[in-house]
Amino acid sequence: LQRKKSVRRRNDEEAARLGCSPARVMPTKGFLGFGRLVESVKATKADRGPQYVVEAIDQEMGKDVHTCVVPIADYELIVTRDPANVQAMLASKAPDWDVGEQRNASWKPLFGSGVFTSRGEAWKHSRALVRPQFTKDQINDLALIERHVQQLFSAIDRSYGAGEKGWTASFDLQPLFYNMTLDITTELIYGYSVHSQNPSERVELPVIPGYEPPDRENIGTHMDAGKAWVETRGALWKYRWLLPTREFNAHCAAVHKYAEWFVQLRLQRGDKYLAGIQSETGLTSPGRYILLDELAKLTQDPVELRSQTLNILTAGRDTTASLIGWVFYFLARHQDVFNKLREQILQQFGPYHPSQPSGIEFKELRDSIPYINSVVNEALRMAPVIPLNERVAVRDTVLPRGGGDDGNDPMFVPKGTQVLIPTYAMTRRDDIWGPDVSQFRPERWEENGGRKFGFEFIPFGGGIRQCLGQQFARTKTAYVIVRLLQRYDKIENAQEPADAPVRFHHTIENRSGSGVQVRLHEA
Ligand code: HEM
Repeated sequence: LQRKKSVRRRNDEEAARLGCSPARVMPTKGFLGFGRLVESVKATKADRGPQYVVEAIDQEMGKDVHTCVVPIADYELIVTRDPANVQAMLASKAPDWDVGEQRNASWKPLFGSGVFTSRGEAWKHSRALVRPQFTKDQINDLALIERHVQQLFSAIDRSYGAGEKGWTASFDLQPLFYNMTLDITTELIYGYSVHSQNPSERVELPVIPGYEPPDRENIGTHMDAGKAWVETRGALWKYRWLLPTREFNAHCAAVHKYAEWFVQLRLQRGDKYLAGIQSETGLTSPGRYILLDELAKLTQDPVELRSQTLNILTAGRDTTASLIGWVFYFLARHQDVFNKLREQILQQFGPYHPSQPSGIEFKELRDSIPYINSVVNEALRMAPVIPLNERVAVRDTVLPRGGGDDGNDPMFVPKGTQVLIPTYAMTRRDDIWGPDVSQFRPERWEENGGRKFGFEFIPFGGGIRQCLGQQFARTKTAYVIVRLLQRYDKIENAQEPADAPVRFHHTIENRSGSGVQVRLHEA
């Protein structure tokens, strides 16, 4: 108690010296102050974690409060939905901040130490290693994406077929998108797709003495289950030791073994890795890009190669599948947007021909139909794939706003304080987005000469740790939209009841908790 008092006194003095005013504090709740933690874990389990944050601030503090201190048991968090504070943490005062130790501690057992899960100098090293990979044009390999979109079409035809009058049966598109992005990302990273959409496409793999072949059948399941544990471990933060670890450890081991096998193959084959893949898969496109192969030109450390590729695998697969899922979730509920988008797509790229190559070029895809971007941005605004981010102060620092009775003064943040950045809550502020904030309306992105992104809209993060895969994710998403809308001319929301509230199922990324239930009509 004595120590706590003297720390508080010292912080108050420092705050006054720096011209800061005290921030508003959310009342404590529940037994020993654990109430908020329990409520937030419960809300996450009920698929309403992002909404809970908005409700807690609005109800406990008021709609005009955008930054406050939240006491939980024996520690305090700051929550801020103020873009000025977010800009300071991610960009202008970024050296004062880092990702929290709990992100590392919760995620590392599954993915290892990589660009996502490291801090300080280790992060700088990782970022310098992987960043150049994302500036290469080959990463936007549309031929690779097209092959897997064709597998998606086959999977839809096989299971839900074109039935009466060209309509498919009702089905959930979301798991099919997760399979598709798993197939695309494993091929892009390791050279061999797991072909979860069509296991008969799997090629026989070479034998590596001492290594079991990778479990292509179950890698997606291990990743999903491991991530659910990571999420709970993160939410419990320093109380995560309360959780049992056996099951989590088994998923981690399976995920590591999967990646290790490819790393071994690359290390043994050296610069003949690509040629080996080409002869085994029969895919011989010139200048083919495989992330593991490129990284292995820079480091031969097997643990580093395993961890960096797993970091990108998780970043690349699930986030993009979630985004594509949300786009179709909203299109199924907004036929007018679907029709407008489809008309522009047909004008630019023509109708779908199953026997002809798509003929779509990367630059044309990126630039020719701004409305695709508006639809994607609006889906990201309504349902941010990463609805909650965080940072920790690595030294005493100041946030520009949040102090004083009106929250307009600077506020002092002592070293070690964790700050939650609820990106969903920022895209729910009607003072920023207008009274129609809760409506899906892509046109808002085109009004007044086009809306510019600020720190109130950071679906891909911002500042020094901004997402490296943004362009790739947007390309993949746009491509899938174009191909599906070329092939299908109508979409119907098949969820029952049709107006059920949106559910945010949060396992690091945030997917629809009720899936994307649709019927599609073939053009
Ligand atoms: C819709 C898709 C995606 C979304 C919404 C998304 C979102 C994000 C966000 C919010 C961050 C910042 C995390 C932070 O501030 O701590 C981030 C970082 C990152 N993303 Fe993405 N991402 C997506 C797709 C991808 C893809 C496809 C890849 C790679 C293939 C990728 C690779 C990365 C990497 C490597 C980082 C770490 C950057 C760093 O810490 O230096 N992302 N992403």
